[in-house]
Order: sequence, then C-alpha cells, then structure tokens
Amino acid sequence: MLQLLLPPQYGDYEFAWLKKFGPVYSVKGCFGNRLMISDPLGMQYILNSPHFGRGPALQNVMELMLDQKAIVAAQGDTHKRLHAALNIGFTSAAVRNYQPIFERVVEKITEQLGKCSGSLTDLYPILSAASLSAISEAVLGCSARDLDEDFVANNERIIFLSSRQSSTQIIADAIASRLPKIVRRAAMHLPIAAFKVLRTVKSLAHQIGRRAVAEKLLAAQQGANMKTDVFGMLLDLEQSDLKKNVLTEEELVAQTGFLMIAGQESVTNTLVFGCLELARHPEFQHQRRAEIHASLRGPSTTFAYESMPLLNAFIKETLRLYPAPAIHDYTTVQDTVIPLADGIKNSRGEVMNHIPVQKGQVMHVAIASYQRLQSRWGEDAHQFRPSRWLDGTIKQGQAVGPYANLLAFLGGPRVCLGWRFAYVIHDIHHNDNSPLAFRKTIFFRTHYSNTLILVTPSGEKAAPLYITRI
Ligand code: HEM
Repeated sequence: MLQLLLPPQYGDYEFAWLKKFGPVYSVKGCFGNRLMISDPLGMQYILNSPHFGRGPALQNVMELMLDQKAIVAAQGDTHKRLHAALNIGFTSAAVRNYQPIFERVVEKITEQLGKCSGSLTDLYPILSAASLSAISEAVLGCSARDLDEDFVANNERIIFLSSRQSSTQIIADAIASRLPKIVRRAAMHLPIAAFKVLRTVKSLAHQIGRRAVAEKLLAAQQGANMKTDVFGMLLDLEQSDLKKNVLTEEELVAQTGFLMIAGQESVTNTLVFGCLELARHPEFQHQRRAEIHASLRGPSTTFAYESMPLLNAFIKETLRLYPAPAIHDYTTVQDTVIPLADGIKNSRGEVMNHIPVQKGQVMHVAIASYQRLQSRWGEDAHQFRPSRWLDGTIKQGQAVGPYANLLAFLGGPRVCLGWRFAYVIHDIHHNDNSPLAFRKTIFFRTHYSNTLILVTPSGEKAAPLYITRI
C-alpha cells in the first residue's frame, strides 16, 4: 500500500503491477487486502452503484477539511439535492457567461509570466494565484484582492500541508478513519497547528461566503445582472431553485470553502502539468502556436478553442496522464458483484467476467492506471502524445466520465460540477498576446498527496521552468 502511494515517482509500482497483473488485483493495506481496479466497466459500475460509498480515509479528509454541509461531505439524498441545485451555476450556458472573467485572468497571467521571461520561474505560485483569482471572481463574483488576507494565506497553508504526505501520515489517516465520527470531530478541536489552520479556513470561508451572498442579494434588489458568476446564478430570483427551498442560503454559504480550495488546487496542478509537457515537447509547443496564429487570423469567436484541435487534444492528453484523483477509494456498503469488460483469470485459470465483493471491502478505483490502459489509449499509453486524440488511436468503449471518457473529473453522481470551468481556464494555453515558451531544466517527479503534484528531486512541491518570450 505504501509502495503504491509513496513510490519515488508516482506510478513506479502501480503501472508495473498493471502490466503484470492486469486491471484487477489486490494489495495489502493497513486493515486487510484492498482491491485495485482499472477495468472500465468495473469502474463505471462502482462510480454509479449505490452499493459503494467513499472510502474511509477519503471521507475522513472531506469531513476534517470541509463544512459538514459542503457538497462533497454530504451523502445520499442531501448530496443529490445539492448537486442538482448547484448545477445551475455550472451548465455550459452559465459558464459561457463567465468567459470575460477568464479572459481577464489569462491576460494577467501571461503578463506576469512574460515579466519572468529569461529566468527560471516556479510556476506554482503564479498559477495558483491566477486560479484563485479566476475561481473567486467566477464563483463568488468577488475579486481575489477583496478576499481576506488571512483566508488566502491559510488557504495556501492547507494546500501546502496536503502536499506533504508521509508514510506515518498515511498510517495515521487509516487509523483515524476507523475512529467513530464523534471522536474524529472532537479531535478537530485539539490545539494542533494543522487543525488550527483548518478551523481558521473553514471559519473565514464561511464569512466570505456570507458576505458574497449578502452583496449578491442586494445587487439583485437593485436590478443588477446576476448571471455573471455562480453565486449570482444561484441567487437569481428569476430562475433560482432557492425560492423553491431546494438550496438554502446557509447551504450556499457552506459551499464556499470547497469551491475555492478544491477548484484552485486541481486547476493549478493541471495547468502546471500542461506547461511541463509543453516544455518537454518543443516541437508540439511550436505546432500548437501555429494553430493559435491560424485561428487568430480567422473570424474571431469568443470560444476560439472549440475550433483548435491541437489545443483540445493537448488539454485531454494532460488530463489523461495527470488526473488529480489518481486513486479514488471506495468501500462496499453491501455484498455485490462487479462486472468486468476484460475478463480476469482466477487461480484455477478460469476466466471471470465479474468479481464478487463483500460488504466492507475497501477498493481503489485506479484512475491513473485506467487512463494508461493500452487496450483503450494505444500501445504508447504512457507517453504524452496529443495526436492520439486526432488519429483514431483511442478505442471507444464503456462511456465513463463526463468528458472524453476520462475520469479526471470522476463520474457518476459525484462527478465534478466545475469540469467545464476547468476546461475554460485552460485558455491560458491559447492566449497569444504575449507569446511564451516553456523550457524544462531539472528532473521532476510526480507525487501523489491527495492529488497529483509536481515535486523537485528533494521532494519540494515546485515547478521551476525557463520561460522565454518569443
Ligand atoms: C482540473 C480541474 C478539476 C479537477 C481535475 C476536478 C476534479 C474533481 C473530482 C475528482 C471531484 C470528485 C471529488 C469526490 O467526490 O471525491 C470533483 C468534485 C467537484 N468539483 Fe471539481 N475538479 C476540478 C475543478 C473544479 C472547479 C474549478 C470547480 C468549481 C469552481 C469544481 C467544483 C467541483 C464540485 C462542486 C464538486 C462536487 C461534486 C459533487 O460532489 O456532486 N471543480 N472535482
């Protein structure tokens, strides 16, 4: 289990085991064997079936870090209701309204990166601040400059703490997740530095959310356009489900912390990995720029990236190789049988097209492994090759995930609501007002610590790349 989560480079063992044992095998965990599964049909079943709940360690993290009313901490019918209600702010029509915000943020990032031209620059702080800006404006309708300084600092601290996972911590998490909920909640009040940061962020996020809701309601009374951000959409008295009492103001406020932290962290990491692959593939970087130039010469459309096959392929390929939820844990809540697309051989050599699992079985939905299955993505599935999305290499099969059969945004009832949002933020890669090129310098490693991150050989979360203006 520790080999799986803390190898020198993420996937060192996992991808070797995938090759050796196939898409279903078991690994030894702290409290018994765990099932690793990357079979597409099996994953689709687990993600959509009520027979599975979130794994104990992951649920523990959600409960510790977030407001109890936050969508990711909610379960069953409450979760369904919150998901449906919040979805109003994340439809493709809604996200199109937020486009000017993303364009402004992208302008600022390119300007800032341009200033670092000719030097070795860690992309993390720049892209992290930019993601926070985009999310703060597009979700709350509030500039990141207006966010409480303490919130921004503590938010960064949480992201930093969650990027440092040690073997002791993994074991402690596994033990903590076995404690009764009441004990875990009580532990949050212990005078431990990390818990203090969590308590502060929760409380500040609440204040920020409450202020945003109050300002939006006032703006609505004054007849302001409410469609410019997620909170506005949700509080729009013309169409909102709030008036049907589907989502209370208090519940909307409770989503603030998760939307800010999770959105910022996932978007930043995906952008960083994208820039790293550009640095590693100068030829592709050049072709992509040529596509941008061609599109800028054509008729101007707001969503220009829709007509840019290389840019689309690039974003998909980045999400394929670097899914934020590389391994997602589930527990079986009642005995069930998981169907498999590709049968597996049992110890007697018989081919099984399904596997029975008992209540209480912990399993790892191996998203990073699935996204490297040669049977689906091609013989060179471990390579970064965006052209696979354009030349027919990829085989269709069970439809999993909301986008391009990828599971970077998960799938099923808990699918990411902000996936369109995340896609648009990648506009950074087609902004060409200040053309930049990235060049790799040192050896990097990918590391899994609640999410996939880039670390230097000494284990520090950082993405130093050379930036040059062209
Ligand atoms: C590349 C960027 C992103 C990735 C890879 C990503 C990935 C994910 C994943 C894996 C989950 C499932 C978490 C779980 O239940 O365990 C999730 C949930 C969610 N994400 Fe994202 N996310 C991204 C960006 C965003 C952004 C920008 C927002 C909004 C500002 C957002 C909003 C949400 C919400 C509201 C949920 C909860 C859905 C539910 O439980 O019903 N995400 N995301």
